[in-house]
Amino acid sequence: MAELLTAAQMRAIEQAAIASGEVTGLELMERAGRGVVEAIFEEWPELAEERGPAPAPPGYLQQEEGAWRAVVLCGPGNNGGDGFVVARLLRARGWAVEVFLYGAPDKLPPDARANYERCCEAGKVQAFAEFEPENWNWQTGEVGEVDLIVDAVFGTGLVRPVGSEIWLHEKIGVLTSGVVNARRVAIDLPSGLCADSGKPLIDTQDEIGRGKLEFELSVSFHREKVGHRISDGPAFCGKTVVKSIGLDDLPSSRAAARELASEIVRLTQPRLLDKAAESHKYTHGHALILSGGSGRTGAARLAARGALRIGAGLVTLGVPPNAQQEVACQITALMLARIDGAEGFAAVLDDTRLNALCLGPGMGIERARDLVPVALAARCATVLDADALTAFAEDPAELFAQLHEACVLTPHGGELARLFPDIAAKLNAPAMTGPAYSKVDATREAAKRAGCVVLFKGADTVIAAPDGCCSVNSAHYERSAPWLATAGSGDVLAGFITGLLARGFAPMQAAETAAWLHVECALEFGPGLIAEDLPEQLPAVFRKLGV
Ligand SMILES: NC(=O)C1=CN([C@@H]2O[C@H](COP(=O)(O)OP(=O)(O)OC[C@H]3O[C@@H](n4cnc5c(N)ncnc54)[C@H](OP(=O)(O)O)[C@@H]3O)[C@@H](O)[C@H]2O)[C@@H](O)CC1
Ligand SMILES: Nc1ncnc2c1ncn2[C@@H]1O[C@H](COP(=O)(O)OP(=O)(O)O)[C@@H](O)[C@H]1O
Ligand SMILES: [K+]
Repeated sequence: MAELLTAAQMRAIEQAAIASGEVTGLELMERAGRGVVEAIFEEWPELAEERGPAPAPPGYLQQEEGAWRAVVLCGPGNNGGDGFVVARLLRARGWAVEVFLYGAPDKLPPDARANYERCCEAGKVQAFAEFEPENWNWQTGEVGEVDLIVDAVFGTGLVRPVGSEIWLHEKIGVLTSGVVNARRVAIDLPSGLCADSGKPLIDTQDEIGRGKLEFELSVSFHREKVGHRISDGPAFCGKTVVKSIGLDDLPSSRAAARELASEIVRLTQPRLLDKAAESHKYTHGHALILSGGSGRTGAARLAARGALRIGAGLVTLGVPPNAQQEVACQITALMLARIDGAEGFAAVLDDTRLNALCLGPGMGIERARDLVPVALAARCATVLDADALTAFAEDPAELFAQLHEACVLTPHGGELARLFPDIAAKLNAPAMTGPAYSKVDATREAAKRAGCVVLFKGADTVIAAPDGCCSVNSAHYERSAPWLATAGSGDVLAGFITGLLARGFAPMQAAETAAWLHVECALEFGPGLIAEDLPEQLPAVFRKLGV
């Protein structure tokens, strides 16, 4: 189970280990630095090749001929401490390393201070103010090319926006502006990225400045942080590698993690369920998906196809009279029921074999306002998406009063803002202090208020239950699936969830498994994907998973 930690959780786990005496902070820092060097060589094996040794201090990059060259930028906390370890280890391998410190050496915390001193033994550490890449003439080779830039300015301790006195993004931008072919690695997190929210905490919202803070590799410790997976985190981190610093081997840190267990966010894991050989179609439930009127039935048909492919025993489309013909000539394995107004719908729901409902895709606001209360009164497992959410924009409390714990809401950002305007306002406000309010915070708060599971869509889909249980279905890094951003893919997701609810999955499991499979289907198909393709990938995805 891949856990994602907040800065405070990581600190609690580390502190428990240090306080127990099972390990020292200095040992952890050494392992962290070693882990970074290891990850650098794994990512760029060419850098591990031997080159000529660096000259003795005060030799600088411009006097270097053969050695690999690195610039290490260290900050005033323990992230800087990791940077000093990396600088020392690279120097020991014959690298020419320029080290710059932001802050005063005598103010460094003890472990970072110890590593600053060790680093100074093998070469110079300069003040950050002297780090002026814009004045270096890279093109003429006066300074020489830099092979590697190591960002160790801020990690999980970032508490306020990075100020203009640092302009780290500008400086790194200059270093990486195409003249210099440097590889960029961030220790723990790119400096300026909030570990909890994945939002940039820099005192400029200027896109150019933000863009320059992008790294190719981020090396984190023990576990990924939530910010590596949500919001701008993945784009800034480039690729995230996690290195062990031995905390899993220590009873003290394992105990601390157990205490935090209920609060810890996970990467979404699917629950895979085999169809039992002796079952019949009703064993796998009967889903009812409500469609909109004539000319607007495509979204519900996509959802229905998704529900069927994911394994619901039966799927019925509930269509208004004016769309009956249109739908009838489009569907084969699906069934059709005429559902007009609230009364007719209530009568259909008397069939207790219907055990999962989906309302919203293409439904129309008016029809949704009529039929959602009927669906919710039936106390059946129900997915509310699209128009079924927007229909309550004027009075979200009216919807919340009717929701129950077998419901799943699947808003995208706009729909979330309509139902939870205060939550959206907090989420969308510029981040001014760390830890900043995150998509995880927003989804948990929404789920608590709604009293049911909320799946908040995006490349970083966050799924939360009212009890705080939460996971991130991250379509990033090796699971990046930008083709999912195609019209109708959300409708298919609603259908997937409905199908799993029909199969008897609990709401949280249904939402998590559906979201995970949704990305798998996109990955299976690849570029060129349209929403119709998604359900059709499920057989291949299931085959690969062995179900
Ligand atoms: N603990 C351990 O054993 C291990 C920790 N490890 C490493 O430590 C990192 C966490 O270290 P950390 O807690 O010292 O925080 P860090 O990110 O270095 O920054 C704190 C400093 O920055 C300052 N500061 C903050 N915001 C600022 C701003 N906007 N502008 C200017 N200054 C600002 C802040 O100042 P203050 O708020 O105190 O005034 C403080 O001085 C973690 O990411 C990992 O890399 C690993 O070695 C494994 C073992
Ligand atoms: N860049 C992306 N990477 C991965 N998944 C994405 C991306 N953008 C959107 N998605 C997913 O695509 C779906 C879009 O749903 P939605 O916004 O409701 O659109 P629609 O109404 O057109 O179906 C959601 O499941 C969302 O998580
Ligand atoms: K950093």
